[in-house]
Amino acid sequence: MAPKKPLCLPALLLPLLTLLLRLGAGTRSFVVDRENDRFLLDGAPFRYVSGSLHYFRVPRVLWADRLFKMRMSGLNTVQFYVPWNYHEPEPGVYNFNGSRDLFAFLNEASVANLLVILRPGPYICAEWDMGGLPAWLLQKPDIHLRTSDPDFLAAVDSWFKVLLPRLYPWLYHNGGNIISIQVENEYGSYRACDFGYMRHLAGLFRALLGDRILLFTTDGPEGLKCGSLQGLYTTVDFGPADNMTKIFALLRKYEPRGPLVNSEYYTGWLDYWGQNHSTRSISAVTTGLENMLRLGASVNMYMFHGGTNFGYWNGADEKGRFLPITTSYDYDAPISEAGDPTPKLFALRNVISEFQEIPLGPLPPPSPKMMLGPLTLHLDGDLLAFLDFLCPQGPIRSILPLSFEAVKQDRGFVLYRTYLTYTVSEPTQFWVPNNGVHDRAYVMVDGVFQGVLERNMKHQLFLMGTVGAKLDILLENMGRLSFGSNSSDFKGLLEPPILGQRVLTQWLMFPLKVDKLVKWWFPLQLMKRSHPQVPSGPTFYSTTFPILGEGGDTFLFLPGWTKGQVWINGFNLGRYWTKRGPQETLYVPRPLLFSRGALNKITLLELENVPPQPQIQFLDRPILNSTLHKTYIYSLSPDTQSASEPMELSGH
Ligand SMILES: CCCCNC(=S)N1C[C@H](O)[C@@H](O)[C@@H](O)[C@H]1CO
Repeated sequence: MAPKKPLCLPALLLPLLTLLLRLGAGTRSFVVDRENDRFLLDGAPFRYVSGSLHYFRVPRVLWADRLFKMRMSGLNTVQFYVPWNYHEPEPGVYNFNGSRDLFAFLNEASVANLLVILRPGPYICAEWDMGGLPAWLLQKPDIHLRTSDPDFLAAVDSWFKVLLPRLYPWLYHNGGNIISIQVENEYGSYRACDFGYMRHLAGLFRALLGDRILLFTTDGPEGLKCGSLQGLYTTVDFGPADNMTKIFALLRKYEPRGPLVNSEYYTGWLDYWGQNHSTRSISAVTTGLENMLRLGASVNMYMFHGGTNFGYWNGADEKGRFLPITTSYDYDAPISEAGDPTPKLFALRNVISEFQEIPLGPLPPPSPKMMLGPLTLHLDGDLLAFLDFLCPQGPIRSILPLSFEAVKQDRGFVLYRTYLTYTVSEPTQFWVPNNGVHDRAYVMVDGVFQGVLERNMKHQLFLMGTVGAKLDILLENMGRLSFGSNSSDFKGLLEPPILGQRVLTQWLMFPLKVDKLVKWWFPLQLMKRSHPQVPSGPTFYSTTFPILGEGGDTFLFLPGWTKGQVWINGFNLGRYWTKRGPQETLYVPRPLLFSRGALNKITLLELENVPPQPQIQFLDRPILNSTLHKTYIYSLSPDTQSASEPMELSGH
C-alpha cells in the first residue's frame, strides 16, 4: 500500500501528481457520511479504533515492534504528532533521518496494516519541549506564538511548505495510509482565540494537501468555541472520568451530523517531577471505551504506547508553579514504556473484540529484561574542568546576563560567569529578582559548589567571597512550557543576580555542548585539568561495562544520586532526579547496548551531590512511583520574593 519514498516535489507539480496518483490509487477514499453519521472507507462504513504512539519517543529500531503490538491489540489506526522542533533544528535546516525519519515510520505503520491519523501542528502540546514549536522562534523575543503574527506565520509557512508536499503521496486517496490530518491542537484552550490564524492554517493545508483529505480539529469541551472552524471536522477529547453523554451532546452543536469522534481518550496520564505517579484504572478506561464504541464513535486512545522523553525533550506545565514532565512517558498506557503488553491492553483488546474483528494470534510476550551491577563509577572531573572542550568558541560577553535564546542555545546548559568586584566576608543573600532563574541554577564560587536556585521553588542562597573571586552559575533548561503558557518560556538568567545590595554585572555566557563532549570516546578523565579531591557541584562520572550474554531491556537505577543527565554509548538517555521522584529508574532499550562482552560506556553528569558510594545498578523492572522522598514546600517571604529554606517533609 505504501508509495515509494516520496520525492521533494514543488507544489506546481501537484495537479499532474494528483492525476497520476488518482489513476494509480483507483477509487480510494475516506470521507464523512453525514447521512448515516459515520465514516466511509472506499465507500464502506468504517469506524476507527486508534491509538497514539509518538515515533519521536521510541528508537527507530523498535517502531515495528510497537506498531505490530498495536495492530495485534485490535487497533486499525495509529495517531501521531509531527514535532516541528524535532525536524527543523535551525531555521531552514531539516532533519528527517534516523529516528526522525517520519516517512519510514509511515511505512512501518503501513507494513503493520495500520491507517494513520496525522497531527502536524504546528503546535502539538504532547508534554513535548515547547509543545513542538522550535525554540529559535524566541530569538524574536516579541513574537506572538500561535497567532496571525506575521513573523510566526512566516516560519510556519516555510516549515509546512517543506513538510506537507512530502506527505501528499501518503494521503490515503493517493495510495498512502493517512486518512485524516489535524489542524493545530486544542487551539480553543489557548488564550489568543485568533480565527485568522486558524483560517490561515486551514488554507495552507488545503493548498498543499488538496481538497480531498479530511482535515479536523480537536478540543476539550471547553475549547470548542475557539478551536473549531468551518470546513474542518470538529472532534473532542476527554478521559474515562468525564461525562461522555454531556460532551458528545456539546459536540453535536458543532457537528450535528457525522460520526462522533474522541481524538484523545486518555488511557493514563502524564507525570511531573516531584508529583505522584499518575494512573487510570483498567475498569474506568475499558468502561468508557465500551460505551463510546457502543455509540458508534471512532476513538483514538491517548497514549497506547507512551515511550520516553530522551535527551532534553520533555515539556512542562505551569500549575501555580513550573512543573517539568518526567523522562518516562509511560503514561500508564496499555503498552508499557519498555514495550510490554499490560493487563490494561488485554482488557481493551477484549472490549474491541466485541465490536470488530481483531487479528488472530497471541501478543508477543514481554521482552527479556536484564539485571546488572552494582557498578562503581569513577570521577572524570567537575564540569568546569572541561570548559574549553564544552565551549570551544569561547564565551559571549555582556554587561547583563543573556538568555539561552539570545546566545542561540535551545536546550541543555549555559554557564554564566562573573568576578566579584568587592569582598563579602559574611554570608550574604544572593538571589535573582522576578523569579528570573529559568529553570535551575547550580552556583559555584571559585569552583566550590554553594547550592541550587530553582524557578518558583528556591530563591536565595547565602554566599561569601573575596574581590576577584570567580562566581559560576550553571543554568539548566528543564524543558519549555508545552501547555497553557500565556507567555513565551525564555530560559537562562533572565535578570541580573543580586549579591547583598549590589546588582552583579559584566557577565560571560558559555553555551555548553555537553552532548558533543560525552560522545567523544576519548576518556574524559584524561582530558580534565583539575583533580578535585572532593568533587563539588556539576561533575562527570563514568565507567565501562561488558554484557556477557545476550542482554535485554533494563532500567538504570541511581540510588543516592541527586539529579543529572545520563548517556549510554553516547546516547542521551534523559534526565534523572532520584531525590525528587517519582521516577527513580531510566528505561534503557536493549538496542542501545553492546552485548557478548563488548564494552559499554555510561557517563553521568551529576549536578548536585554524589552518593558516598558512586554506584549504579541495572534493574529488571522500572520504579516510576516512588513515594516522594520529600515534599518541597517553600513559602515566598513577602519582602524579597525570597523563599525560606525548604521544609523537607518525609514522604515515607
Ligand atoms: C495538565 C494539562 C496538560 C495539557 N494536555 C492535555 S490536556 N492533553 C491534550 C493534548 O492535546 C495532548 O497533546 C496532551 O498534552 C494531553 C495530556 O497528555
